[in-house]
Amino acid sequence: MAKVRVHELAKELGITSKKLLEVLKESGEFVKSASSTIEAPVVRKAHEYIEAHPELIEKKKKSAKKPASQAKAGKSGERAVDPDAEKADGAKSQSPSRARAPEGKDAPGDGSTSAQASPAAERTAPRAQSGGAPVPGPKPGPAAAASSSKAPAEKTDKPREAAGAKAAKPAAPKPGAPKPSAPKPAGDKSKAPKPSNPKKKRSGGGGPKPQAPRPGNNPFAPAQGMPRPGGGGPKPQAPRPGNNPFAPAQGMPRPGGGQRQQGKSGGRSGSSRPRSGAQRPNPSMMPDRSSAQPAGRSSSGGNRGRSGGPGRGGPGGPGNRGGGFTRSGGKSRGGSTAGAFGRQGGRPSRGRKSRRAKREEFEAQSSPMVAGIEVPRGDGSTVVRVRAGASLADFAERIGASSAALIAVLFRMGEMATANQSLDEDTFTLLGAELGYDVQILSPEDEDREILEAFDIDLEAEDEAEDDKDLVARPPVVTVMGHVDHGKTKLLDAIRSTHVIDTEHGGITQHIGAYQVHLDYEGQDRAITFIDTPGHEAFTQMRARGADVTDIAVLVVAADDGVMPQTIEAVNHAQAAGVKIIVAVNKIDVDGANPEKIRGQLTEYGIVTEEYGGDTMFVDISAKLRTGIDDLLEAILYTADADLDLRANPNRDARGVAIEAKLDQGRGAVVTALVQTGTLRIGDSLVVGTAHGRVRAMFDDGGGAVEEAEPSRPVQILGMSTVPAAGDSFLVAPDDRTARQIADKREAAQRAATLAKRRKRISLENLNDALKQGTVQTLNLIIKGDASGSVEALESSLLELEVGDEVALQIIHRGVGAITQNDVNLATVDNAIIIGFNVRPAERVQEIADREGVDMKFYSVIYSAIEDVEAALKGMLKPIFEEVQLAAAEIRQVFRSGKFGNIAGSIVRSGTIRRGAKARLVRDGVVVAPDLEIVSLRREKDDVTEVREGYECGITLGYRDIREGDFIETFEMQEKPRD
Ligand SMILES: Nc1nc2c(ncn2[C@@H]2O[C@H](COP(=O)(O)OP(=O)(O)OP(=O)(O)O)[C@@H](O)[C@H]2O)c(=O)[nH]1
Repeated sequence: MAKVRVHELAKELGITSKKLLEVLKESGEFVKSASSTIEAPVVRKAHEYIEAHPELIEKKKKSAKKPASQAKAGKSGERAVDPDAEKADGAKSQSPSRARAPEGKDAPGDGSTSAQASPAAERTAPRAQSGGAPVPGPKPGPAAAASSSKAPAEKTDKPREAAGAKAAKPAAPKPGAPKPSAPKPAGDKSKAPKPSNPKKKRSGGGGPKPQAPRPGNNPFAPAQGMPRPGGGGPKPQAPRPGNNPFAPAQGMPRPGGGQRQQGKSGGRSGSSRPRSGAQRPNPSMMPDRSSAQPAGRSSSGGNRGRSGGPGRGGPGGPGNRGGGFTRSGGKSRGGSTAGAFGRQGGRPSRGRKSRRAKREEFEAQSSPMVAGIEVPRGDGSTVVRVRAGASLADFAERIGASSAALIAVLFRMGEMATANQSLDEDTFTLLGAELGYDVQILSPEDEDREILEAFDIDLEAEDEAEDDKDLVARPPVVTVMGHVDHGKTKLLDAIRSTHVIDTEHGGITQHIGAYQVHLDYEGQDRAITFIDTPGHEAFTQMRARGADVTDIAVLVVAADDGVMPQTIEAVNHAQAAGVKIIVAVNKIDVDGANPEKIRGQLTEYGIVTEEYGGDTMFVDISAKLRTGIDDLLEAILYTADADLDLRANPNRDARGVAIEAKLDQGRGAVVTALVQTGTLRIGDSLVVGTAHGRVRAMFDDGGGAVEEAEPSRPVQILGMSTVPAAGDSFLVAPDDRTARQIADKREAAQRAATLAKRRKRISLENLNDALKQGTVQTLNLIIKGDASGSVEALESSLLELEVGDEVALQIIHRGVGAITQNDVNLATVDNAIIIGFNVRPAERVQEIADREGVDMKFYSVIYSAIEDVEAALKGMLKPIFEEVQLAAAEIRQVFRSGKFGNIAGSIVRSGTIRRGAKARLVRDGVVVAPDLEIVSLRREKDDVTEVREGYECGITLGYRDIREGDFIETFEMQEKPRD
């Protein structure tokens, strides 16, 4: 309604469309054709122009009647207008629109068209009746537009009268927006009962009225557009000049559209125009649209719907208006303008808004609404990388969502999680799939890289930026591998004893995990670093931690034994790591040794000796007799020089790997570090895995103090805060604070990863939940017992359990003896529960199980074990009484006493032993007496009630078969609330 087509206005004015087009062009408006729409200000301008050119008025007068008479039903108002105009205007040829106003007053007498008589009624009526009046339907658009266009005309009329054409523009008084409009209608034509008209107009926009505080709320109200603009619009938007469509600069150019569009965004607006244009040519669409809009704001609504449609789809129908406008433009821009000024003002601004708004709305549309909160969605291939054990909050941060929204999404998916709870990979994957993200869990290396990047440390970039001329040769690092008993240890000893300068510091050689030997090679003093832990287990363990420290692998094969399984494993590991292999054919001193056979056998595995045309050096040695050792060392140096480029820059901060680490009483954490690049110095701020500190002192394997450690140099370091793990990499940080922060971050990451693992593990207590969730179909058990008979009995009893079809019970491993780390590893991999029958975990195994989240259950009665497993399977587990270990004491000596029986002279290793506590006797990891009691407890000669860790004491258990080395464990049963 805000817009009028040129030909319609022409009719209204009583001139030809062509003329009007010319007129418009003359006044600086670029209008394409007679069917183009023009905005209210332009209409107003046209009116003014025509008034200023009476010669046109004549024509108009003639034709004015026609249009009036031709006016269609919906325009009946116009018809009434014209006559009125004629009468009222008399000399002055008022535009029909203007005439209408008076008409309104006069018209009452019109009778038949009383409702239409007033312009307000004209606007309201068609709208209100839009449903009923068939014809008005299509017309309301133009008609209403015309009417609204008249509105400005009305205003301009007054200015016109007062000051001529230009006054119309000032009428827009941007600043006093509210006033300008008020005075005008009131002042100007107060003569006429216009006051009522405006009111009607407003009442026409009755809907919006309640929303008065927000003039921009009802962009569809045609009445709102013009009448309010003067009033409502400026109010809220006074500070924004762009809000005033009447401002000459904005008002005119905008409506013309062409100017702005052509100038600024011709392409865009051009494209938007055609769109609306495309609809316009199809009049049949107009009624539809209007009829679809009950409020009678059909046309504008229709337009809005068109342009705003996509964006509003999401929020939903009723929210359309509000959604469309409040969200995209409500606050800052066009939206409010559009609302305030209706179509005229709104149009162009809508065009402006649509760029951003459309995008926002589109994004909003693709956002699932969860619990009223939007969650940004990915396109299905958007990759989001999170670290292992990341929390929902971390993920939310990555995708720019709120944690609460993600909790809601997860909840809908049937998963409960808190914002800071670590989630496992599966949960992230599911959540990602739901939201359109490809969630990738960072590998530990990537994660560490990210942590370091946060401190501006990029190791790869540093290495790449290394200048060739800064690199100097470094000694090769060698690992000795081979089959059991083929002589690895013997060889390492032989090399060390023959080449380590152990007298240099007068110290005693000690095992620190690596050592360096020196030899004279081709006239030069050359060093070779040996990793002191033989076997490929250590090698692979280090590799698993990302520490590829080895340059050359010495493969020891006993000449009297030949290639064995672990020989092949070692070959595979070395080859997988891309490490150069040198074969040491050992034990050539033994009768029947056949070195040639080894050469032949190894060819099958791609290890071909140089003698056969291959590239692998074979050296025959006897570690026992220490023969061939020098040849082997020379072979190592030869290979290093010929095949490897072993260089590093010693003039930079040190980086390397922790080969070994331990806690030394008195010295604290002792770390054997192998420097890979740079030079490590005393006083350096160091971070090793999750440990940090300042290098307080350094020693070599001979016990001598070291001030500086260059590349390939293994040294023992003192000064770290905690004990890192073997294979952890180390680096020198710029300062202590950074070192500590890196260590803290790594620790947090590790903790989160551990928690995530735990969350995933199954325990008997949460088995039922897991079954319900379908995350487990098979209950995997590992049974360890004190005797094969009890293990078999328990296994067969458990397998006889009726568990129904929901779950299968599988004993994945059973064995006799203490629960070992291997058992825990297996349970970790296969998500199994460990059942210990009269056995306890070996040293540190409980700790590992806790860390890995592996559930271990201990029983001394087969029936209890069966009952628990059955109850778990049936989801009937009652609140559990969990056994909690209180203390452990090692029996150092057994005293025979006729009076007290056998007294265990013990030292308390952990906890506090209390008299009367329940106890069990453990021998070599096996419970030999499960149900005992601390009958008496003595310190020296005194009876005491408790003895703490580290103290010696005498314990009687009322059990005779106690031996040195046995452990007395005290425990109690504590009720554990069910999760
Ligand atoms: N005759 C002879 N015996 C050797 C030689 N090298 C090692 N042995 C013996 O072989 C046995 C095993 O030697 P180790 O050095 O312990 O072998 P290993 O490969 O380290 O063994 P694991 O540590 O069990 O893997 C010892 O009894 C050594 O004395 C050798 O060159 N000649």
